[in-house]
Amino acid sequence: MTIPSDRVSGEDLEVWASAAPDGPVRRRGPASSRTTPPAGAAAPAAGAPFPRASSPARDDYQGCFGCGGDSPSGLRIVETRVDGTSVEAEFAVRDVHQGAPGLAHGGLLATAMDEVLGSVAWRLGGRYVTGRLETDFLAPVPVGATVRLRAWCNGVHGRKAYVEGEGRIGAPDGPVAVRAAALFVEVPEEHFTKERLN
Ligand SMILES: CCCCCCCCCCCCCCCC(=O)SCCNC(=O)CCNC(=O)[C@H](O)C(C)(C)COP(=O)(O)OP(=O)(O)OC[C@H]1O[C@@H](n2cnc3c(N)ncnc32)[C@H](O)[C@@H]1OP(=O)(O)O
Repeated sequence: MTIPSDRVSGEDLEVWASAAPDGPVRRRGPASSRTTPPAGAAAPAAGAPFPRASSPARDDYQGCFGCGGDSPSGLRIVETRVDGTSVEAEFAVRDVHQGAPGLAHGGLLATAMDEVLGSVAWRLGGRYVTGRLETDFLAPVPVGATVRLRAWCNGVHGRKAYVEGEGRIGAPDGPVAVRAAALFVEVPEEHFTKERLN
């Protein structure tokens, strides 16, 4: 049987050069040009610390669905390690995060990736929002599992930051369940106030 050309087969997994702490990672299909740093983008210096040391999670603001404690169904992502150029974090998949019975909803896994990639963007020093988020779902994640997240920056070009990451099941070297690449765009402070309806 011939596999239709629009379907992704195992052979389509290809190594994609990136600044991942462990070197190039395998992605399903080519990275989108919109989340790949252009030629001339500033590459993060290996081993250099993030420009901003503080965490985006703030004691006086717990409303974030990803990392805050106020939302009963929030992901409550906790950062576990920041090594200067990458961020590691984790959260437990609970019943309220289900899509199919017993399995995490894919949209919430994408939210988790947005959060940890956003934390890397935050540490670059400016105020960044997600402009584009691409997600590959590679394995189902059962309720009760801990998802280990890791993210890093592949480059910065003007207002645009190119960030990538992955989520593994159970352990830092567990099976990869989700991968994401995103474009974050730097915005002025007014971005966070002008659109409020109340
Ligand atoms: C007071 C402070 C509190 C801070 C507290 C922070 C806490 C930190 C927590 C971190 C953890 C949470 C992480 C969650 C992070 C979110 O989830 S943020 C929420 C979701 N995102 C949004 O709401 C963004 C909504 N979109 C927008 O506001 C606007 O479309 C944008 C993205 C700011 C861009 O608009 P703009 O400023 O007018 O800029 P624009 O010229 O259109 O684009 C700039 C460049 O980006 C490119 N671009 C823009 N969008 C795209 C796209 N989708 N695809 C490709 N290229 C694009 C453009 O082509 C352009 O490229 P160049 O021409 O410069 O080469």
